[in-house]
Amino acid sequence: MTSGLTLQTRLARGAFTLVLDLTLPGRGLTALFGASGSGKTTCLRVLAGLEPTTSGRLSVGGELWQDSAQGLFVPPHRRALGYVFQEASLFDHLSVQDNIRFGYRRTPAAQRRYGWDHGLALLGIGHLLRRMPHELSGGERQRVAMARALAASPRVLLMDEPLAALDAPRKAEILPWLEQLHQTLDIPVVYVTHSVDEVARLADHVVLLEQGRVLAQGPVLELMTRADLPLAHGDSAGALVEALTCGLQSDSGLCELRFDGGTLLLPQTRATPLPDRTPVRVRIQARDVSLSLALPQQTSVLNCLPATVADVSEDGPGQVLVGLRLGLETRLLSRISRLSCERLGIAPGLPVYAQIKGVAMVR
Ligand SMILES: Nc1ncnc2c1ncn2[C@@H]1O[C@H](COP(=O)(O)OP(=O)(O)OP(=O)(O)O)[C@@H](O)[C@H]1O
Repeated sequence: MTSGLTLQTRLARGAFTLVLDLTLPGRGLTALFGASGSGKTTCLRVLAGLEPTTSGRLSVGGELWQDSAQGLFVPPHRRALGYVFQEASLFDHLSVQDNIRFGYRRTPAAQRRYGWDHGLALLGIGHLLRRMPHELSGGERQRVAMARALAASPRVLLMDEPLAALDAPRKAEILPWLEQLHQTLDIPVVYVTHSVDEVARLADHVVLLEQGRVLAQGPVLELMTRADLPLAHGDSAGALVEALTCGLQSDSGLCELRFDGGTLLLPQTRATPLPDRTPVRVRIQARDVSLSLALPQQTSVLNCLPATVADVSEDGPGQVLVGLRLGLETRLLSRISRLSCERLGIAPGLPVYAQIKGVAMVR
């Protein structure tokens, strides 16, 4: 039995059948990603024990919650889990503090792994304790709902599109807290989303669902650039690169990042520069990468890196998606016109230069 989460299950509901075989790491955020109706919420409901007709086996943090072969089914109220919904469902008549303490009190003392206040600093809500729910913004309500879920010492945290009901400024406000939360917790976080931006920023692991089936599961860096999967297509497609900071070029205001495929320069956007050798994740969108057969000499593009073409696939009318390999492990995507692809003779194995027009630090 692993310390992570394993689920093998089958559920039939009219014309819809969900068949899952998942192995999720014991910590970090797993994004459940897929089109509307692919079964994401149903998967969370299965984990929470809200679909009692499912057959299969579920183990979380070394505890068996379901095993049809033995007739075992732990009911929802006895599963140590936190569930955060799209709309924060706080008790309106209780203060923030009492809402959070509610989560703590409903957990038997022997199962408590954290104090009731464990989530306060992680979510930056210590100053809100005396407020009533109607005195909170949408983003603050969601952070309180997360702190209440954590106060119950869950073995797994389930989140169903927790940002979907928030406007862009509220989303931007809550994202850094979410990032810090799942990087600190020693439990799996299963996070349903439709947003490639949220996957790029938050996910460590991804499960792609399609019509109730697992299309693919694995580390986010790998799945983002697989041309056979939906994450690599569409306007937001792109690669994620994990790099280390290595100093600020103070005269140019640029920050240098090193990764196994070379060095990237990007404008210093933070008020305080990150210390040297800080791990960061950057996103390079396919539409921001163009290709050249020779090292461009006179160009305003700062980042031109040698690469090898790995694969070429169709990507909509008149366009192709080129998969590139840089260094040993890094993969980038470039979206170019089919005409340019033919003119340059782009084919697997060809050495090229990737001109990268946009690099965004996402974490
Ligand atoms: N209570 C229900 N009774 C019958 N069918 C349902 C019920 N809830 C969902 N379904 C069906 O089950 C399938 C999976 O739904 P689910 O809500 O899990 O998808 P989803 O990927 O979370 O979708 P969305 O992104 O739109 O929330 C869909 O075909 C849906 O119509």
